[in-house]
Amino acid sequence: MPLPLETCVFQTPRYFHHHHCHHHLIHQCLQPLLLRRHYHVQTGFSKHATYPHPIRNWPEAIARDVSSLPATLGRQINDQPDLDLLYFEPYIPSYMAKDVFEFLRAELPFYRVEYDINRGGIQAHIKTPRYTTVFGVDDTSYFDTDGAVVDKPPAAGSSSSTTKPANAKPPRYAPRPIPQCLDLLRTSTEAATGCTFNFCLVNYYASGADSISFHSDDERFLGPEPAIASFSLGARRDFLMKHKKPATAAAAAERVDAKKPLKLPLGSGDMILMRGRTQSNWLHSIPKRTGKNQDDGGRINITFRRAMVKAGTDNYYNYNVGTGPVYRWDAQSRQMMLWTSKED
Ligand SMILES: O=C(O)CCC(=O)C(=O)O
Ligand SMILES: [Fe+2]
Repeated sequence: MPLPLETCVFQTPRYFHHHHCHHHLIHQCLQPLLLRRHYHVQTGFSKHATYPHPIRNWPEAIARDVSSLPATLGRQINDQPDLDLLYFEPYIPSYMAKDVFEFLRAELPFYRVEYDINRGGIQAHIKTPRYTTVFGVDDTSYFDTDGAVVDKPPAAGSSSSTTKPANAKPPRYAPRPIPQCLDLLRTSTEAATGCTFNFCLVNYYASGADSISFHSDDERFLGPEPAIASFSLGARRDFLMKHKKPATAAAAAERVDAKKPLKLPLGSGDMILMRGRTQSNWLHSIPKRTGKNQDDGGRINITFRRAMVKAGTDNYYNYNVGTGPVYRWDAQSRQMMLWTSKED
């Protein structure tokens, strides 16, 4: 019989179906009450029909430490036009960052997404140059206590309270709830930034050969001036930022000093909040690394975002999960390996 949520030291979303084996129950009876609560809440796995496999919850010690973050106050970086960053250096202190990195790399399902695009009439097949995964659902829906996706009632007086959009496409992907190990970090990040997040995207750069090219996260489904919190774990990698090209020559003349590119060598545990006019005016990238730094090792990036409409959910699952096979970290060979369920 699960304890009521309000007695939990760390709130665990109710969609987690706790698995109690007999051995655990006997063990729990011998524990003092407080310990028993800890034990109940912080052991086991996050489970959901959409997950390829259960995802382990934080060990108790890490869960407690995560709830005490951030380790430092954010430093504002806004000395360039349209730039508004809050840099936590670090958010997760180094004594924790290593464990957090190893844990997430070992526990999360990853994908290597491929897709076709049409660039000015030219068809191209894109192989995403990194491992990705995503959890969350846009603001129009939530997960109920059974883990089912439920539409929120439309706001009173909104146009959608009387009519459903005629062009509403059926969803292509079943959204996945954010597992406990990432949701504790989401909650901490919301408290540290005052922002709200309903999506968690994860990138794994296996080596210096993995990268993300210059882009901005300015999709319409994020709404105007989106805030995106971006965590780094593992190998240090350069995060490059450059101002978008001015639309006209007049605008260019006005902004002679506006294009100075920025290089932030992000270390393990760092978090950078991008907000305000940043996404609409700046591009960012993690370039490939060659030479002696190429084999520095893997890096995990976690971004928390808030998608406003259903189109955002489909877009994020399409480009970060897709329809291909699952990869998992193999501790023996120390690399991502194709993974298939043993029940298949
Ligand atoms: O890995 C990073 O730090 C950046 C990731 C990123 O820009 C993205 O996922 O949109
Ligand atoms: Fe990005």
